[in-house]
Amino acid sequence: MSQNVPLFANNQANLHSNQAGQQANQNQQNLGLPPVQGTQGNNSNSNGGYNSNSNWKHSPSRNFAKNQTNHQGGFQNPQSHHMKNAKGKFTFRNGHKGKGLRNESEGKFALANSSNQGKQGKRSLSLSYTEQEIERWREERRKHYPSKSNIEKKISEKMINSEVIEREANIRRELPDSYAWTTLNEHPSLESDSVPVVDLNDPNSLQLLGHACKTWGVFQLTNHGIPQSLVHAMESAARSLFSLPAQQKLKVARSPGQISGYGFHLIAAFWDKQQWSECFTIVGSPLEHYAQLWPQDYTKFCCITEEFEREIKRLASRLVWLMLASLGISKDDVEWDGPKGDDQNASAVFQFNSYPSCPDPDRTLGLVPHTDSSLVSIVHQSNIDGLQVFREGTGWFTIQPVPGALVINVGDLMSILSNGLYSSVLHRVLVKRAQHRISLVYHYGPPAAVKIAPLAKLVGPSHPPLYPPVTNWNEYISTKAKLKGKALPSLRLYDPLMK
Ligand SMILES: O=C(O)CCC(=O)C(=O)O
Ligand SMILES: [Fe+2]
Repeated sequence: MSQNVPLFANNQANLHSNQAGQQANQNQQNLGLPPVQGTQGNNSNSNGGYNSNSNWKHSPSRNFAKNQTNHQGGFQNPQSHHMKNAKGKFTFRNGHKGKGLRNESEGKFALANSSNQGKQGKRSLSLSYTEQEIERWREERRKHYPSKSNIEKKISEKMINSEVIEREANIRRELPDSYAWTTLNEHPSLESDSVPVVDLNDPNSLQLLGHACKTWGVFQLTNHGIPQSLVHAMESAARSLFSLPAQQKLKVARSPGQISGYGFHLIAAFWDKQQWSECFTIVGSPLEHYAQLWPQDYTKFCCITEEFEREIKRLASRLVWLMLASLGISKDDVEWDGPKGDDQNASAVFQFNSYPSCPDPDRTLGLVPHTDSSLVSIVHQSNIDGLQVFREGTGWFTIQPVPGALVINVGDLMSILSNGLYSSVLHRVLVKRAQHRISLVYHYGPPAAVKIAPLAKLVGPSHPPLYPPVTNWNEYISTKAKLKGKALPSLRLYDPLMK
């Protein structure tokens, strides 16, 4: 299976079908599924104990339309019509099933009925429903009527489902060769607590943060201001997503050329070997995908995601400015800062990662070594370790989860902006035999159309530019894809060690 495709155009997604009709065809091929978790059913009711009295629980998703423009940046936004379409679709479907979306669907039908019935008692169908509604109802009935062809279709869908499930079960019993990485132990793994921890309430946080970025390119952040209940609710939503049956997840499989959706991690495209993970990516609004994943509960998950993204975006922006401030850079030195320094147009990619338990964790990787393409990436790694960072000359350091802390990675674009004073951190993820690890990763970048170059203040005769300008984030990502993930070192204009 070739994965030699640009980043964010993962061809794994080609092998994931959205339609039952295509599935029969796929069935002949290697389905290319990640080792998906959770054929045992939907636990979509879990909400991580998030407090039903908190404001954000009740905040309607009205901001999503606005958020879409905020988040989509230069990325294609496959969900620009979410609100409208999803409503239309589900209004109808739920109206007939009599569940979900009460206010929208039932409201509509109830209105027609109550006004007519109130005045005239029992009315014929044609008077209570519009022609269009009756036609739609007929259409639904035609689709579900147990005709010979419908029954055959259902049987073949069931067979496909059971093949997917069986394939999953096999993968879970024995690691297929396609997942075995021989490079896994090239460098030692070290158990250590030396990865810096920065407390944002510490009066010296700016210096500590700057030092951590210079020496490690990564740190754990405490007192970051994102409520723990919200983080847990978001983690719980991700867990719920990954524990949906495989066929349900495949309904939102990433389409060719798209970023959003379910599939392998976006970096999988760089390698021929598989990684022991599955991933769900959000750019813009997740509404349409959520509505397919959780037809009954999607508004709840939308609210959690919307609130979480709002908080984490604010934190990411703050971190970028703190990182730059610790190099003596102010907002006035950065051209792409918004008029109020509010980063309204910043781009972001939000990812849920899942690393299911693995029969042979010592021979495979959840994620291969990579640097993030962002300015800064924020990782919530729950309480299960697995994330490791690389130190030249030493080896792989495990980032031991600190309760309540978030992991902050310096990304490639920050390396460019800082003219190499900060280096993006090389990291990877190991998997567990008996634990299912989930992580939430927020990749934060500049507005989509913005050129990224070493900041003028950080360039001088003794510090010539280490990198050429990058036209924009998208272009950088394409370059990275072409160079199989090795973009940053190959962009260097000279070797900093030979300076
Ligand atoms: O799962 C993790 O801890 C890190 C994931 C990661 O590095 C990524 O998604 O880029
Ligand atoms: Fe990463």
